[in-house]
This record gives sequence, C-alpha cells and structure tokens, in this order.
Amino acid sequence: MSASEFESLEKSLESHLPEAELTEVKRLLFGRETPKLSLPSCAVEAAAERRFELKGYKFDAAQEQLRPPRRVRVGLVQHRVVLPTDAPILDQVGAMHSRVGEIVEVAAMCGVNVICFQETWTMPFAFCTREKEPWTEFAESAEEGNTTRFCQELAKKYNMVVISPILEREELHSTLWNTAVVISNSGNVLGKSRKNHIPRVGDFNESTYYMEGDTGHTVFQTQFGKLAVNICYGRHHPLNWFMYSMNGAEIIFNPSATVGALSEPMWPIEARNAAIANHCFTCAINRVGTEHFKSEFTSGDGKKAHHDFGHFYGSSYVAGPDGSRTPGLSRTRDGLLVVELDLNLNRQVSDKWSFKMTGRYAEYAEELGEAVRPDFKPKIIKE
Ligand SMILES: NC(=O)NCCC(=O)O
Repeated sequence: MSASEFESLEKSLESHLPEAELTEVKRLLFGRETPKLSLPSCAVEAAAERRFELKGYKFDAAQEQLRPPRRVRVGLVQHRVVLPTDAPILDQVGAMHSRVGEIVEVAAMCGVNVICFQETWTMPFAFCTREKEPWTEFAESAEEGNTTRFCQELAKKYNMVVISPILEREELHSTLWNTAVVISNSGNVLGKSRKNHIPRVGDFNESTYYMEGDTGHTVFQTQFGKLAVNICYGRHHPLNWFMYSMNGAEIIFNPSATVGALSEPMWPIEARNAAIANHCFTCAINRVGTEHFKSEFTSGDGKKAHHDFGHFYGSSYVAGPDGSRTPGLSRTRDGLLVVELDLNLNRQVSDKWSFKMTGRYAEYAEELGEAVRPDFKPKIIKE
C-alpha cells in the first residue's frame, strides 16, 4: 500500500485491535476520550452524497458554579484541488468556491459557529514549481477580492465566523502575503493575520513568492471566543503559538499545506503540544491529495525532476488544553470535522497546571534579549 492510499492511523487501529486493547491504545495516543457528537441526519446524508467525510466530536468541561458553559462549534475543512492545475485560473477558483460552499452548507446544518479552511485554499500549492506565472495571479485583495466577497456571503447566510486563508495581493505596496482573512458572522471583514514564518525546507519555496507577515500576533474577538491564526510552518515555532496565547487566544487555528515525506511524524504532536503548553484549543488543518504540475521541477536533492509535490495527507484534528485530541480526518479524502468545545476548559486546565503562572517569562525575556545580541556569549562552563 502506498502512503497516498493509507487512510488513517485510527482506522487501522480500529480494524486490527481487540476492543479492550483499543481503548487503552486510544487513551495513550489521544488522551481523555473526545465523545462523538451527534450530527443531524440531513448533514450525514448530504456529506455522503457530496462525497466527503463528516466527523463530529466534543470536548466537555467540568460544570462550574459561577460560569455557564461556553460551548462553541468549530468546523475544519480539508479538500483536494478540484480542477487540473493548468485549467484557467477563474475556473479553478470557481470550482474550489463551489466545493467549499457545499461543505460549508453541511457545516451550517451541524451548527458550526466558526469555520476555517486550509492554507491558500483557492489554489494549488504551486510554490514547489518556482514559477511565478500563473500562480501569482491567484493572489487577491484580502478586503475586496472575490474570495473574501464569497466568504462574506457565507458568513452572513450561516451566521458563522469564516477564516479564509488566501494568497494576498496588497496593491498599495505591490506585495504578496500568505494571509488568513477573518470574517465576522456579521459578514464584515474583522481583520487579517499574515503568515509569520516562511519555510526554507524541501519544495516549500515560499520565500520566492511572498513576505514574512507584519501583523504580529493579532487575536480576533468574536461572538464565539477569541481566535487566532498561526499559518502552517508557524506551528514549528513554539514562540509563535505562545504569543497568540499571550494576546488572549482561546482557539488557535493552524491552516496548513504539508506533505507526508516531510512532516507527518511531527503533525500529531505540534498543534497538540501547543494546546497543552498554552492552555488553549488548537485546530490543525491540512489539504489532501497529490497535485500535478505541467512543468517539471527539481527538489535540489540530486533526484530526477518530477511533476508533483508529494501527497498532502489531510489528517486535520483538534487538540484541547488537557492533552486530549480528536481523531483525525482521513489522509485521502475531502472532509469536514465538526468539534464542540467548551471554552471553560482552558481556564480549568490553567488553574490546575498553571503554566502561565510558573512560566517565569520575565526571566526568559531578559535571557532571550541577551541571546539575540551579536555579542552574545553562550553560558557554558568548561573544565
Ligand atoms: N505550507 C508550509 O508552510 N509548509 C511547510 C512545511 C511544513 O510546515 O510542514
């Protein structure tokens, strides 16, 4: 079986382990069980008809005396590109809008309050090619582009916050960015969060296309909690998650595009660790499928030129502050993961583990201030 055919770790465990053993293995691998969320039959039927996977889970919190539960439903969308990568640009974007539109409709049936799409969701992940044309033509204005207008309609229609990660063209400064546009459930653009860390690894030649983000660690206060977006490669940077959390994020989304050969063993760990370390929820989203490009490109590794990036392995999941996580979506199929979070869990875990209180950040700030100076001398004692 090839890596692009293997459906999921969860499915494999379920088909091969005896029931009692499976419970223990799941406890160790995933933490406290996230119970299944019952989803309306119209949604289940629509997902089957539209050929995408639909899964639902919930994170409960303890009942408190002074605060009512703060339940929010998030939707994570993963999908393949719909048309071949050499189809006309507007056709490709339009086909992606239609596909995601039909998934969002099902999310609305499931009562989703906040939905997030994968990184640069309207285009193939073409940065591997190192060609500028036609890929830069997929870039759009964050405020007024067609994709933002499309998402504004969805947000208003379904009373949903929409997080739409796109390739952004900022005409004013002739600059491209990798940006998540955050659209309030009122339909207004609440703001945008630009990708802070640009990969310099494998075929992710992204620094050729756009700049390091300048929006810092903005958090968006919405009707459904305080949200932040840490785009893809930012998940390898603990300080990136940390600063969103310091600014008050209760849920941090991580829209991504990453391939099996490079990052799959890291995928289940990083967003989950960030949820634990920062007493918040994290939502990791990855695209699926293998995208083929007309022109061959090399990977600078002595191997032959090729036409594809490798397999994007999906596996989107949600992690909670208590170390638990949902099972992932499939590695091979389009999907919608609906997860109900009780945001009260963040403070409950914080009161138990107190990482923010015990973090000694002022000391680290001072030491880090010294460590980044050109005249820094590492503190090493030698005999
Ligand atoms: N899109 C992106 O930043 N990918 C980099 C590779 C990775 O972070 O796994």
